Amino acid sequence: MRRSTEPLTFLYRTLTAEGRVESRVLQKERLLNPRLLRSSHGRNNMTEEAKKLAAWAAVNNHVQTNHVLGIGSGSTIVHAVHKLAERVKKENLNIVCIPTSFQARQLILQNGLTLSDLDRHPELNVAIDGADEVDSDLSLIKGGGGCLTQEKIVAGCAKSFIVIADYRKKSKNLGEQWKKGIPIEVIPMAYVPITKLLTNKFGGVTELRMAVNKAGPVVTDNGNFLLDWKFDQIHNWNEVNVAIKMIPGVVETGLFINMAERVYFGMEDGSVSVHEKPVH
Ligand SMILES: O=C(CO)[C@H](O)[C@H](O)COP(=O)(O)O
Repeated sequence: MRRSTEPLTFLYRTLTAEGRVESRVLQKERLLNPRLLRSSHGRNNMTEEAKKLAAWAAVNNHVQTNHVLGIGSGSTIVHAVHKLAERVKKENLNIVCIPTSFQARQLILQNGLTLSDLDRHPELNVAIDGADEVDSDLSLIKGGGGCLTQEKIVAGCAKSFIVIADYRKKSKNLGEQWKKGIPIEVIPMAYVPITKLLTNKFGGVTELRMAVNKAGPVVTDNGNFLLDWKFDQIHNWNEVNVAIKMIPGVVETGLFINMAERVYFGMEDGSVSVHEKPVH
């Protein structure tokens, strides 16, 4: 009997209505037993399982020995780090990890992986990270966890930026799924003028992100504030991203445009849907 916790997988490709090649990885167990598709453990477990499937597929497909690897932030990346630690141990891989946040740094250390930084390793082979929403162009909203600035820096230093997400993050247009707005990291003294400018120029509503178990605003790993811009219409995200970045006091936006090379979505039916950037 097979004891490994890793499912047997099959990969096949289909052509979508828009002419994109879409790959799917199916677990053998789930193909053979459709009852497993409807887990009795409820939706949370299904979402967690979907995150795990996406994370494992990305680590299995993109990580090799001697890689310098960017480690993203959030809950999905936890599964990737666990798989990475397992592979490093089993296959004796030589991997160096660059964190994108305090959380990522802790994850790397707690899992016995080798921690480094951009001073020593300014060029990465691959960065793996989660996302709050991914549209059909592979434009992303990131920063739900407030780590967008370091995440964008690390992703920008990587030859490949690979995104892992569960089925809830997949959309045609940004804003369909993620309703909390586009996170924008700002210098604290500038948050009021930036808030006004954003709303006057682009519409919608902009809110200062408040902490939950502390009075006052969320303070990022870089000592800044976060604004969440709830836009009220679809924009040209590339143009808007550049325009927001030009506002004095804006440190970074959670719009990741033309950065993701491939996205792995863990799906509700136990498959992994793989999307690559469409060629226009
Ligand atoms: O951008 C991020 C943090 O700044 C995360 O990658 C994003 O919020 C996704 O998190 P999760 O994997 O928990 O859904």
